[in-house]
Amino acid sequence: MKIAVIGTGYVGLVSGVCFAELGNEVICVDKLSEKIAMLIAGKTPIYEPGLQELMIRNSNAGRLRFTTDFASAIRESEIVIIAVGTPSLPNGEANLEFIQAVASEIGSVLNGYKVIVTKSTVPVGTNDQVVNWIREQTAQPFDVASVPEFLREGTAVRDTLNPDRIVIGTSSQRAANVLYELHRPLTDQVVQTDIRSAEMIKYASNAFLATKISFINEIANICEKVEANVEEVARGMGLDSRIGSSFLRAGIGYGGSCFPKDTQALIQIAGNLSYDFKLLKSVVEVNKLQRGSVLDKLHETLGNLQGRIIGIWGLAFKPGTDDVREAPAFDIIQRLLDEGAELKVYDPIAQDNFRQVYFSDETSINWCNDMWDVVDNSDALCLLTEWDCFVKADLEEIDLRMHGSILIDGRNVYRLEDVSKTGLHYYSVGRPVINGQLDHTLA
Ligand SMILES: NC(=O)C1=CN([C@@H]2O[C@H](COP(=O)(O)OP(=O)(O)OC[C@H]3O[C@@H](n4cnc5c(N)ncnc54)[C@H](O)[C@@H]3O)[C@@H](O)[C@H]2O)C=CC1
Ligand SMILES: O=C(O)[C@H]1O[C@H](OP(=O)(O)OP(=O)(O)OC[C@H]2O[C@@H](n3ccc(=O)[nH]c3=O)[C@H](O)[C@@H]2O)[C@H](O)[C@@H](O)[C@@H]1O
Repeated sequence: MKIAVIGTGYVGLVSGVCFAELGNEVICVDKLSEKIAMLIAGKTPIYEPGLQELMIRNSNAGRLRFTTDFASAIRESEIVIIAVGTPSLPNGEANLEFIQAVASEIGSVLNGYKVIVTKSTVPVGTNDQVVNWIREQTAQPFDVASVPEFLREGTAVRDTLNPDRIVIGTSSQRAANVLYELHRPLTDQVVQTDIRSAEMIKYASNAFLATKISFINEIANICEKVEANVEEVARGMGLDSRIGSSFLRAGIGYGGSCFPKDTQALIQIAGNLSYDFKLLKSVVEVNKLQRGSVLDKLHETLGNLQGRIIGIWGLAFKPGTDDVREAPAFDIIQRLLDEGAELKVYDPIAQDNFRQVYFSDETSINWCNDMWDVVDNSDALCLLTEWDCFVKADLEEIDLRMHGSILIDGRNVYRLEDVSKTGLHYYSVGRPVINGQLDHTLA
């Protein structure tokens, strides 16, 4: 099949590459000429494991091309996939300006029947508007379908090639048939439904996953007070097939380009219809507070943080990505700076992005070139992203090289029995403290 993908971000580029891998003829379009130049040169603008190799293989096979020439790409394709961003507006609603611009542009160049697929995450009812925005520009025939994307950054290629399900929302059986055909090699698990339900499935899925995370984080906070171990609790809960074991990892809260944005958007969608989504509001609130748990532990152990040297391992919102959108590390670092702490930080992949996006003018952060430079002479070390290099770090070496002995593990990566063999004072999330104690009377 001939496919045009509009937008070469985390979703568009991965989808384009994977559809080419399945044997389709794919042309990826972006309005940023530097991005397209880079892609033509065989370099991915984002870090995503396995993507670059797959991209080069399919480009060399002639199945994958990149262009800024929107009109030609649309005209030569049977399927057009919209994968541009839908970031939050200041009030939390999704900003649809990029979707609208693309829809109008598609309308202005349409040259015969095509299936227009919205993969971007959009509020319920948006695809009806997409139809209108296209229709305003053309009398050519077309159908619109909502096919939301469920990939995770860091495992995007694997998720795209092995999806749990594909959701096809459309009122046109002709479009549905084309899209069944396109996704047939990926899975038999296809949910065909109306457009609005498809749009809602995406928000409901992200909101539910975010709810699981905030739920287990609150359980973890209670575990700390009653001296239970949240990992044991999650293991015991997860074996119940009605609950499931995934997304029950306690930590410093969720970040990234989607859960924070999509939970806010769903609260807003409901609010616009006079529905107060109380549960989801609490999920968001709990997530915000959870980022403070690292600071609470630093205060309890070190007191005033003025002049203290705090080491930070990990800046990305999760391992396996260079994406720093809504990374918990930002809030934590900002608060540490406000309190006068001296910071040494390191991330194996996301450091340049993080620095550029959040702290390009900040002179008081020591951006280390090596994870062990962070440890040397620190009063406390905080692990914020569970990159493999940190997970595999030698605990004895941490203990030896630090000035202090406080290790705050925001992702519960170290085994308690391993830590207890060292002199480290170890604080994780919802698990027993090793060689120290927390004062639970403190707020
Ligand atoms: N990042 C993720 O893991 C996932 C994202 N989504 C959703 O997919 C959508 C895209 O997300 P990302 O890929 O992260 O966004 P992104 O911001 O990484 O990429 C969007 C791309 O679209 C391009 N673009 C914008 N307007 C354009 C136009 N008129 N013509 C051509 N290109 C244009 C931008 O230059 C950019 O390269 C969002 O709605 C997001 O919520 C859904 C599932 C997963
Ligand atoms: O709509 C989207 O963009 C995507 O959002 C998430 O994917 P992503 O944000 O890439 O990564 P996740 O693995 O879901 O992690 C999100 C955040 O939750 C945190 N998390 C995840 C799982 C967990 O058990 N605990 C936890 O704190 C991670 O550290 C991370 O900060 C969803 O998992 C995808 O299905 C969805 O397509």
